[in-house]
Amino acid sequence: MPLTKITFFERFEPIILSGDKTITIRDQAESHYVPGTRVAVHTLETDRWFCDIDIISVTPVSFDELTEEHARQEYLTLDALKPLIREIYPGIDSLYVIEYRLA
Ligand SMILES: CC(=O)Nc1ccn([C@@H]2O[C@H](CO)[C@@H](O)[C@H]2O)c(=O)n1
Repeated sequence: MPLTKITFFERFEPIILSGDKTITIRDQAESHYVPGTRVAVHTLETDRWFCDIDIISVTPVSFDELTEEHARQEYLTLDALKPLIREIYPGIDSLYVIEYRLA
């Protein structure tokens, strides 16, 4: 069976491959990833595969509940993470923390 796929902005490839970025925060449309399964990671821009990840957990979080701990796991500061989420998901409060490890 082919692997499920997830895409990331290409600029995050180095910190995903180094293991520094261990979560991604997505909206409901991308909350379907299943803990314990393997997912192929591609760039959003060119759909280039660059690694596989194993999904650890998928946890609902509201925008207002985002903490420095989430930011640390994103390898960002909270002051950088919040505007980034607002830019990617304008007006969306209902989010999901997808925790993963490199396969
Ligand atoms: C379709 C698609 O690829 N979308 C996204 C969505 C999010 N992200 C990253 O997840 C974290 C929280 O949102 C931040 O690090 C984002 O930059 C990403 O890389 N790509």
